[in-house]
Amino acid sequence: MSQALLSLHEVEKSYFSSGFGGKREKKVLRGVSFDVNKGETVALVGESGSGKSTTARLILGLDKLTLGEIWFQQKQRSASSPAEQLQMRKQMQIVFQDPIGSVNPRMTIFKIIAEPLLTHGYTREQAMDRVKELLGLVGMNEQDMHKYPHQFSGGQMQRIGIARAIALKPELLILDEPTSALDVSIQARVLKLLKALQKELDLTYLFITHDLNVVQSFADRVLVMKQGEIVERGSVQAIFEEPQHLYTQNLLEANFFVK
Ligand SMILES: Nc1ncnc2c1ncn2[C@@H]1O[C@H](COP(=O)(O)OP(=O)(O)OP(=O)(O)O)[C@@H](O)[C@H]1O
Repeated sequence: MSQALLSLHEVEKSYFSSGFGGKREKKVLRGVSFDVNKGETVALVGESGSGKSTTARLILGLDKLTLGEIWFQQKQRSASSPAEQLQMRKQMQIVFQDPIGSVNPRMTIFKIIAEPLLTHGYTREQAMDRVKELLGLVGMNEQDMHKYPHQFSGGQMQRIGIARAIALKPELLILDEPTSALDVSIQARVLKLLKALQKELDLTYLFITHDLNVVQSFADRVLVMKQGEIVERGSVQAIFEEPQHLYTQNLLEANFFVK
């Protein structure tokens, strides 16, 4: 058994739809295996539709895998008891791409950040103290907790999304395109905050993106996904200096021209 924080072994995912010819299978992930060690930042890179978000959903337990195994903190996801599943869910959180669209606009910032705390047994007073602390950690003001999402910019809302994601002191954060909806100058500030938090809170990141430029300064290792398979993997340096797979070379070129 691997000692990694997160381990995927030969993970397969199919979706089934019924049509005239009977049940049709769409294989979305095939033979996906990788480890993420504690404290690392691993980037999962690939074009739209390559299977990155599906991988994230399986890791979080939001969807069931078809074949294979997912291990987290040396426990197999599917074999865990409900109590262990709840504990796992506490230990792994996600930051979404669209910080405004992913929250209820009628909730105050306090409610948005405190929701996971209240679900996991914090009293309102304890949650209030923790929310103040979290707002400080992400560079926001305590008083912001009384405001509503529309009063903040995309970058500020992403800070709030990060505060919510780290509220329960998780081990692993899945960052699903956390900066793609933001202006380039704001992107850099959010990434800097994520780096600082990683150090301060000893976090492990699985960073999902199609943007290789972001990966270069942010990740330690890269997994390149194409049509549901990992086609290349390596250190950031290896992937950028000597990409082996044509798909990776094309991704690098596409990013170069976008730049
Ligand atoms: N519930 C579903 N039913 C059927 N097919 C699905 C379902 N969810 C995802 N897919 C398909 O799985 C494939 C992978 O999708 P996924 O969202 O994981 O890719 P992605 O790499 O995250 O793309 P993006 O960057 O656009 O989010 C796509 O072909 C998608 O259409």
